[in-house]
Amino acid sequence: MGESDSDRHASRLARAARPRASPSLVRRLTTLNLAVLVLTLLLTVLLIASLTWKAAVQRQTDAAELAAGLLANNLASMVAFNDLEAMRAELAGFSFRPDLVELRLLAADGRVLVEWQSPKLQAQTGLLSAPEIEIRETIEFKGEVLGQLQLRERLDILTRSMLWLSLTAGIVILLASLVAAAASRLVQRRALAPIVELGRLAEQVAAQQDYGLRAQVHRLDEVGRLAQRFNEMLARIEVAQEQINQRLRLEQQAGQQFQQLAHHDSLTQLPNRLFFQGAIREMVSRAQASQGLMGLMFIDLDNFKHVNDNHGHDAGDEVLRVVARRMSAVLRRGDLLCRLGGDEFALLLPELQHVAVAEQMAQRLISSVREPLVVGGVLMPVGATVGLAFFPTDAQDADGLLQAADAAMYAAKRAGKNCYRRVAHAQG
Ligand SMILES: Nc1nc2c(ncn2[C@@H]2O[C@H](COP(=O)(O)OP(=O)(O)OP(=O)(O)O)[C@@H](O)[C@H]2O)c(=O)[nH]1
Repeated sequence: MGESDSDRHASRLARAARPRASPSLVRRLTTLNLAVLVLTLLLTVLLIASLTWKAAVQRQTDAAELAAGLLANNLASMVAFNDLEAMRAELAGFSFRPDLVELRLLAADGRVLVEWQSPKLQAQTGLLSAPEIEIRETIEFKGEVLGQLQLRERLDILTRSMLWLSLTAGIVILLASLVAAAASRLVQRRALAPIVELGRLAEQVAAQQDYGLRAQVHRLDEVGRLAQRFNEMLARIEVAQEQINQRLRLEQQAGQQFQQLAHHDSLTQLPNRLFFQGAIREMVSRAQASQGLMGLMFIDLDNFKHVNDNHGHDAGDEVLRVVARRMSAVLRRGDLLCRLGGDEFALLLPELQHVAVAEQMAQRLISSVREPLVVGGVLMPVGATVGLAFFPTDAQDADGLLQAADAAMYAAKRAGKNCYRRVAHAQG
């Protein structure tokens, strides 16, 4: 349970570390700016429109009140004398007001004396029904209240004007937004160009691991300073990288030198016993894989102790060097001659066609060592005894092959030195 919780936590962290792809900075800023601009324009237009509407409605209400007051004044005497015809004529004469929809004259007891209705009272004004204002004016004659005048107006003209105004404002806002979008995109692209350039450079550095790249510093503003710091960081990484590379090169060289020292015999410049042990295993597995034949010669110099004892250690060293050169001269390409130590050598013979090839080589090698060898004007009486063994015919593995060649060499020594023997003849 606890483990699954920590797994979930780790995957949440991984998701947080891996940002999702999002639209470019230029597009995001342009969209944001445009949204702010459109919102501001809309709010401004809405504010102006509502204030204008309020003022216009107030103005029309004032005018209607004034007109109703005048009409009530004119009607007062007609109501006093109950002259219905004159009242109707007066009302009809007043119907010039364009938004007027109804005039009603009531007696003091609430009875309707006369009324006038505009034909557009029933007509619809469109999808939106226009708001109405209603004025009530008391009719008085010589201080006595005779009735009431009711006037109703529908704000058709004002509503239409406001609708036109809103439509025009909408079109202006749309056009302004389009122009602003294009301009803002242009400005932002120019303003953000150095950041975009810096981002591309960072991606290039990450992809190519090339810390020699540098950002261009156009201006010394915030972005310019960021580019400068970025360049300084790249320079420091470049220096550190170079130091690491140099250290690696030195370590590689030291390693190679160490390998050379560890695997080579400094006297004869031949590979040493350590190298031989790896090489014989490798060659045996290769022969095993290719089902081929390979051979091993175990070589021990004859009478070497005599050289050392009678002519000195230096003369012995020189004999070892000369013998190594002579034996190297009879090798085929791919053969490997190693000095195992003292006066012992081993020769690995990969990819043999036949054992006879190795036997001929053993004979040539013995003859080359047997050639007169003079050190310090003195003839050195050295020779070579060789033990021969083959894989897979004489042994199953590298150790077995080495033992077989060693045994063959001792058999050759017993047979009188300066000759070779094959393991099959070891007992004989
Ligand atoms: N000069 C010199 N002598 C060495 C070196 N390493 C070992 N020896 C000597 O080599 C000699 C090897 O002796 P052996 O192989 O037993 O003597 P050998 O006379 O060759 O005997 P056989 O093999 O029976 O002929 C010893 O005297 C060692 O001291 C070396 O690096 N330089």
